[in-house]
Amino acid sequence: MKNDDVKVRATLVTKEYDLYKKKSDKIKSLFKFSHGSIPSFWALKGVSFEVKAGESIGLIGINGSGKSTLSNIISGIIPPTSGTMEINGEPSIISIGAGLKKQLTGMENIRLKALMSGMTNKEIDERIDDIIAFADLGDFINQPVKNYSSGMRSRLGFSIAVHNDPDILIIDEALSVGDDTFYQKCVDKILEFKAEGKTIFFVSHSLNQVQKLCDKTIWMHYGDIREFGSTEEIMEHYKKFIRWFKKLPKKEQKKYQKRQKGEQKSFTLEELKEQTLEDEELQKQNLSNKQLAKNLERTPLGDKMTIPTRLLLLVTVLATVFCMLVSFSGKSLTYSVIHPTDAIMRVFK
Ligand SMILES: Nc1ncnc2c1ncn2[C@@H]1O[C@H](COP(=O)(O)OP(=O)(O)OP(=O)(O)O)[C@@H](O)[C@H]1O
Repeated sequence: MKNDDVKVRATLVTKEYDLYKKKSDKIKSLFKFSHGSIPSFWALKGVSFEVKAGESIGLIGINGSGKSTLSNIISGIIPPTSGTMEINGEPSIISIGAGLKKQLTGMENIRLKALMSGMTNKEIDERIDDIIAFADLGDFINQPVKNYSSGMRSRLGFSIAVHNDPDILIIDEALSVGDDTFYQKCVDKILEFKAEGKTIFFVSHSLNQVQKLCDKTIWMHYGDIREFGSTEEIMEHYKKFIRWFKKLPKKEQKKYQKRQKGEQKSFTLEELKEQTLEDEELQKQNLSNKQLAKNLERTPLGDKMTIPTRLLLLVTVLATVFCMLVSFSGKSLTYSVIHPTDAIMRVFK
């Protein structure tokens, strides 16, 4: 990253989800070389922003606007389809129960997460009492997480995440399920993190909570950043939008939602390229043509398999089926490789 002060920089980040009708369509798609027939949905349509050390950012927006998708990409849980998410530091996400193994007890989850984050057993032993005390789950700490209420999961998740000492803390609706005492404890911890210069993303439908905790706010709207600025200013605009929307007749509301969702379905990377070339804000970032082209390509680490991977999968499946047929035919593998039709025909005779 160019500027050391920048902790998170998103450049033209998109996320495409395939809208499979049946589970079998998903399996079939693994063998297809073109995605043409599968309808897709763009949960993010080219999101760009910069966040500096010590900033706490609220993420607001109506249901389905892309808040969780964005926070999952920041925390590295899912890859973007295209664009880059540069992270300068260690992110840790807290969402209700995310990353907790339901079959394991609270205690086992603490150890597992700590080991996964690179802590040694000695370091875990030193810190485990604090984590347990913060979660304040009593005897439930030795019960499987599947028996926990959503509030209890949130307590455990929050406690593990804050004791991991992350540089970037992402809180996705985790505070909405806790009781008042736990909520206050979390708020104190968040303010402590802020004072230490850590970066915080706070996803919430509670505008009061965002107002209390965040200096700046991103307003997500149908896969785009509609506005990014001081919390006070954005809140005012967002509340105005909500009032406007609620006043619309039901039929008009449906029409508005349908049009926006329709744009998320018909969106293409080509369209993003055209918009980007006209976008003055992005031009200010001085992206070279090469950087721009890279950000508009699908990332190789995206969750869709590349053509070579698909080919490899296809060859592996065909080879497995062939080996099974050979074993049923009673012929040797060498014979079957030389006379494949003969060996296969024997199975069906
Ligand atoms: N795995 C998926 N497959 C298909 N569509 C998905 C998938 N995950 C999310 N979406 C869609 O992407 C859009 C953004 O979802 P996301 O969960 O990021 O929204 P959100 O703003 O966090 O919503 P909420 O406020 O309801 O939590 C939604 O329309 C959602 O239906």
